[in-house]
Amino acid sequence: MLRIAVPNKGALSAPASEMLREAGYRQRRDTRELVLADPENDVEFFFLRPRDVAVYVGTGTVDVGITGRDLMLDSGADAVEHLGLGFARSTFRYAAPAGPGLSDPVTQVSDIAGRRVASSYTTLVAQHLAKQGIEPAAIVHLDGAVESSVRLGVADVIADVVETGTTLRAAGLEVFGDPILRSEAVLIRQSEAEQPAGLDILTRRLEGVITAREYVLMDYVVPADRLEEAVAITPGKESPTVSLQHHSDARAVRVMVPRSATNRIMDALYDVGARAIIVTSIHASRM
Ligand SMILES: Nc1ncnc2c1ncn2[C@@H]1O[C@H](COP(=O)(O)OP(=O)(O)OP(=O)(O)O)[C@@H](O)[C@H]1O
Ligand SMILES: O=P(O)(O)OC[C@H]1O[C@H](OP(=O)(O)OP(=O)(O)O)[C@H](O)[C@@H]1O
Ligand SMILES: [Mg+2]
Repeated sequence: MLRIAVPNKGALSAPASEMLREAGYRQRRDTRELVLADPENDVEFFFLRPRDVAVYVGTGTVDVGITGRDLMLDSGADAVEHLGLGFARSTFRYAAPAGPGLSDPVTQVSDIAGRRVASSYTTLVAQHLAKQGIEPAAIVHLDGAVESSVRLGVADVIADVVETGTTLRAAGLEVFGDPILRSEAVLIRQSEAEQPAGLDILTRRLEGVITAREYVLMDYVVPADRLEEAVAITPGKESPTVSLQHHSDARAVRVMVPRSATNRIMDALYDVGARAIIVTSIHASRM
C-alpha cells in the first residue's frame, strides 16, 4: 500500500486534497482525521504539518508526500522532487522598509551584510547568503507573520513567501534583489530509494489532473488551403487530429491548447479563416 503524506493545514492543504480527489482518491471529510485508508486504490493518506512532510518522506516513514518546493529545500531532508503540481505558486524573496526619509535603506542583497534577517525559512536564507559571501548580523527564526518583525524591531530585513505582495505592502515593505526561489506544490520522494510500488499510477493520475487543468480542447473548421497555417497556430501537445467535413472539403480540426492562451489562439485562427471554433474543458485525461 502506497503511503502518501498530505498537508493537514495551511495554504497547501485544501488544494492538495482537491487534486487528489480529482485524481480519484478518497479524501477526508473531517479536518481532524489524521490517517485515511483508501483500500480500493491501494493507498493510505497521512495528514501532517506541511513542514513535516519532507521529514517523513526523507526518513522513509512514508513513501511520497505533497509539500512546497521551498519547504522541502528548507528542511534539508533526504528527499527530491518527483512531480511539480502547478498550484501554490509563490516566490521567496527579500524585503525591507522602503520610501523616502530612510537614513540607511536596504535596497540590494549586499546591503544585508551586518543586518538582522527574519524568516521562517532560515536554512534557505543562510545558504543563499553564504553562497554570495554575505554575513548578516543574525538570522532570526520566526514561525509566521514574518512581515511584522521589522516594525516590531527584531529584524531589519525579511525573507518570506510572496504571492500577490499584499501582505508586504500592508507592512510597508518592498521586495529587493532577484527571487531567492520560485516555489510551487510538489510531489516528493526519498532521494535514493527505489521507486515505491504504486507510485507510477499516482503519478499518471496526477499528471492527468494537471493536463486537464492546463489544457482545453479546441475544435474548428478551416478551408483546406489554410490548414497548414492553422496547424502552425495550434500544434497541439503532440499533433492535431484532422478530418474531412461532411458537406464540404473544409477540414475539421481537434487539438489541445493551453487554457491561458485560448482567446489569443481563437483570434489568430479566425484571421487565417477558421470558423466554428469551439472550446471544451477537459474533465479528465491520461496522456
Ligand atoms: N499566499 C500564498 N500563495 C501561494 N503559496 C503560498 C502562500 N502562502 C504560503 N504558500 C506556500 O505554502 C507553503 C507553506 O504553507 P503554509 O504557509 O500553510 O505553511 P506554514 O506557514 O508552515 O504553516 P502555518 O502557516 O499553517 O503555520 C509553502 O510552500 C509556501 O510557498
Ligand atoms: O503575497 P501575499 O499574497 O500577501 O501572500 C504571502 C503571504 O501568505 C503567507 O502567509 P500565511 O497566510 O501562511 O501566514 P504565515 O506568515 O503566518 O505563515 C506567506 O507567509 C506570506 O505572508
Ligand atoms: Mg504560512
